[in-house]
Amino acid sequence: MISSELKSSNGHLVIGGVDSVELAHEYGTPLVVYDVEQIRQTINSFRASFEQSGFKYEISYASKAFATVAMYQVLKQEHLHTDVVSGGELFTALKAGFPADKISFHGNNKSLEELEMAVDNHIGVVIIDNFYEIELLEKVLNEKNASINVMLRLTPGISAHTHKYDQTGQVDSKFGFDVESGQAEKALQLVLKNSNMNLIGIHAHIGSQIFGIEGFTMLAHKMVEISNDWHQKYDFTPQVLNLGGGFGISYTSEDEPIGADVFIKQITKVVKKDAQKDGLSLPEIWIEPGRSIVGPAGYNLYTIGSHKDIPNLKSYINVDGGMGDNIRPALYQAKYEAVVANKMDAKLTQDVHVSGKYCESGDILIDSVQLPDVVPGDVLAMLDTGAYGYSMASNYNRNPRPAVVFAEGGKAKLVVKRESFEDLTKLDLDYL
Ligand SMILES: Cc1ncc(COP(=O)(O)O)c(C=O)c1O
Ligand SMILES: N[C@@H](CCCC[NH3+])C(=O)O
Repeated sequence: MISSELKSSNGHLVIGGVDSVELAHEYGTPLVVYDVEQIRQTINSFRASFEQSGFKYEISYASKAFATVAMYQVLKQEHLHTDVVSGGELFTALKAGFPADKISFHGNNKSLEELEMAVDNHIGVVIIDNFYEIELLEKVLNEKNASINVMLRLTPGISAHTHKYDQTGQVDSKFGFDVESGQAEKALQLVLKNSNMNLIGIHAHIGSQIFGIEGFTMLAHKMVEISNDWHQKYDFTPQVLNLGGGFGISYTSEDEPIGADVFIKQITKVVKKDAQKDGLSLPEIWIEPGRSIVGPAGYNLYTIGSHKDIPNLKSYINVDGGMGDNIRPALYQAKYEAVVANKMDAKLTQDVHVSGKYCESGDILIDSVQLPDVVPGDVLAMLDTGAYGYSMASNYNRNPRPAVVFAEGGKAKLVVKRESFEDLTKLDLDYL
């Protein structure tokens, strides 16, 4: 969101103490830039909210939001936990030197090879999603004569108020064991019987980009209710309640997210009250924020090129990236705001559509944004693009994926190289 906190010097947007226009010129565009100090500050503010609660806690960054070697290294430095959802994310985390015992492995269809990789690398916890996975994991553990910590992912039957594609906790979700129909209890029985699986807790994630507090309140009540039920029936009390991620962020002035501190306060208040009422010892609380950690810290820089004015109808300003580096507007009708990074002090004179260079009419990055007069070569900065932008990037139209730069304390470092045309063909093989 455009806020007064955006820093500018000489009329240029400054990110992490570095002139973004110089970054665009040095590294080329499209370019993804992160303000690393902002990432650290967000992590620290989450931590501070938990510290006040008196709970043991773990902040497990959801790597799907943005997973690269450099990102895992920052997380390691900040002593965070992380969750991965694929062999690729796990490989990247391990390659970055991220401690295996601080990794949770998620996913609704983990392969045998992925589970083997998790066990071989002694990762912290496998978050089991379904019955087939219990069988597969059992097979892997038996073959390797190994054991591992597990949690059960539950579908609590809570519909979060967010885009349909971003809901994950409702009864008909593809993720997790359904609580209502008894699937979750059946899974519990199976796992408790298995001496190689050390069940440390239960997990639920109701969705992403959530603004309301109700869903999290219901979830906190539900998780303690389940804990109490299982305590009574099976003498099993989850040591960890993992309440997932989903804290919404502000992309435009229309968005009014509740601060993560409010979410954390509410979750801990409900869990404490309910656990005390039921005579349960206080569990550890884990959360899995992705978007709220990296979203506001990321910027996509583009060079403005051609434009098209349709008299009395609309004006398009075209940039040198688009749905290949940020699929969210096309996929979820996500809204963003933007500024012209080299004209921060210029008067806003026009309302335009920012369109990408991809061969799709739906490749519109921003449907309506106020900009100053622009010319080819100006640098457009799209704001709050740090989550699910680069991580969902593609090579559609055989466009190389952008480079990524980390900026902090006035210094910039290239942390992901721009793909080259040669990279694009490196997996292709001749047929004739
Ligand atoms: C299991 C799980 N945890 C955490 C997250 C992170 O969500 P967010 O980026 O909205 O915080 C997701 C994504 O929706 C998820 O599926
Ligand atoms: N990719 C989604 C959020 C993640 C959903 C994961 N369960 C988005 O960009 O909004």
